[in-house]
Amino acid sequence: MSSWKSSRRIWDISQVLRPGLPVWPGDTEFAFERTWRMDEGSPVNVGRMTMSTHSGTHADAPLHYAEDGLDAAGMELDPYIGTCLVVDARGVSGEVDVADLPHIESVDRVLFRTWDAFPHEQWRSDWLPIAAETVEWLALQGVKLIGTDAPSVDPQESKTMDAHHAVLKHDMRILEGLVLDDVAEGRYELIALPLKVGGGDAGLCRAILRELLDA
Ligand SMILES: N[C@@H](CC(=O)c1ccccc1NC=O)C(=O)O
Ligand SMILES: [Zn+2]
Ligand SMILES: [Zn+2]
Repeated sequence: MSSWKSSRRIWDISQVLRPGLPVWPGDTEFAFERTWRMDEGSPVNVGRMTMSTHSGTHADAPLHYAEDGLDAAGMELDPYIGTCLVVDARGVSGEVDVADLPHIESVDRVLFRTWDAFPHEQWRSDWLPIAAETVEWLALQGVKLIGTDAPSVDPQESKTMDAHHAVLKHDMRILEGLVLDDVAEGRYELIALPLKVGGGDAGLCRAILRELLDA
């Protein structure tokens, strides 16, 4: 007997893309509309979406922060699949510093939970950024992907994008806008494949965590 229910628990850590989705101030609003409708005699329903490349849960491509960086279609997928450590950074103030990190060993990917409750309904500018030194330190430990439930690893008002540039220096990858409300600190399998957008500076993701058998 086959069943769609996996024996390992899955956490869907993606935002729902829908009209009204909070977006970076000034960026393109998410819009969805039906272009063909069954209730108007079409044999099928078909929709159209307009959105920023940084809508909801997404992976930044290096092209976002480097003029000659890889685009979303050119990125290798390895960083986006594999074991990760979810770090509960609630209670940290200012920015996530090295001193705020738990023991990191044999970890390829680190995801930071910073919100008590993810702000699904409004844009909040007061997120907890990741210090560039923390990115550097994680890179030296072998970490190749950093994720956050915030809209950016840098502060909203940053013009220097220090954390993004530390990521660039070490050829790491970034996930942003994860929803980690229901996820306890610990190790999981991450699967978050960015859409293959040619020339894209980011790729929208359906991101999930899966229970590890040996967690
Ligand atoms: N830093 C954000 C995105 C970002 O910077 C941004 C996204 C949309 C519109 C404008 C942005 N930055 C503008 O100054 C990110 O890391 O993806
Ligand atoms: Zn982004
Ligand atoms: Zn970013």
